[in-house]
Amino acid sequence: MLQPVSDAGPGPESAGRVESALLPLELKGIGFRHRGQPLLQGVDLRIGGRGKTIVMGPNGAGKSLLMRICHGLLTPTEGELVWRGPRGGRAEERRRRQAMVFQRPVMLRRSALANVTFALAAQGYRRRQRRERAMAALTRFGLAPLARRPARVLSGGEQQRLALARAWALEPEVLFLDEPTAALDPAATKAVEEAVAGFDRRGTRIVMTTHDLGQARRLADEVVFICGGRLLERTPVADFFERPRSPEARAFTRGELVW
Ligand SMILES: Nc1ncnc2c1ncn2[C@@H]1O[C@H](COP(=O)(O)OP(=O)(O)OP(=O)(O)O)[C@@H](O)[C@H]1O
Repeated sequence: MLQPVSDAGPGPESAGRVESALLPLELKGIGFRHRGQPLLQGVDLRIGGRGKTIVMGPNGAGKSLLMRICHGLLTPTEGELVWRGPRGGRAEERRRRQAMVFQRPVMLRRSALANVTFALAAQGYRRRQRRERAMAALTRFGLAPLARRPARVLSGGEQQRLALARAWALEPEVLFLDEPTAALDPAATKAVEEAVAGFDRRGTRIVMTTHDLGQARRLADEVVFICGGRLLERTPVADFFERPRSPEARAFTRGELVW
């Protein structure tokens, strides 16, 4: 369970983010080809301000590709991706101020605590600060009793909470989550959803993929719908479910679109 503590985080930046350093993020004509095959094409998208964007679409639509391109893990083969905020031009700042949570958490062969302090060390935090910050984040996510346990022996749900705690400690301006609850049971899913809401309250911009329509309704402010490598619509969440514009999104929300 998440701890009923303030979402005001451990650091001075945390009482609601006032200024963006990186945002807005602008994608212009983004495409990704593999062996000549277009897997993403002509994606134009501007992500600014606050809120939670949920990226939806059928299997193989290109959602994960888009998330990895946004996070900087993959270089697009076409188009331009620009962080337009005042510090968005610096690679070091782009690396430091955004985080990503994957469907299967990526954990180092170290304790839960060391997984968080390692990430903080990589971002230049001093040893003393690291421990305090890491313990505060583990406590926030109900993981303090497991701090010394090897991260890789934690259950799937615990590892996902640890991935979120690690991101929480870093206080990212933007958090990308790629199907973070796909492998989790309902209780662990609820914990992740509460965590996402907590990040949002703290001012972190959320961009997340999910296949769970109920989860999208609960969490999204807006939906970006991708199908066949193209961005077909971007709609406030209520409109997406009540009045999807594209025939593909209509079929998808009815559970009829397989790919
Ligand atoms: N690095 C890569 N190189 C080449 N092809 C890739 C790469 N990553 C993904 N693909 C291919 O791109 C297509 C889109 O994959 P992606 O993982 O983005 O889909 P998705 O919308 O996230 O699907 P799912 O809902 O099934 O997770 C797939 O056909 C996949 O095989």
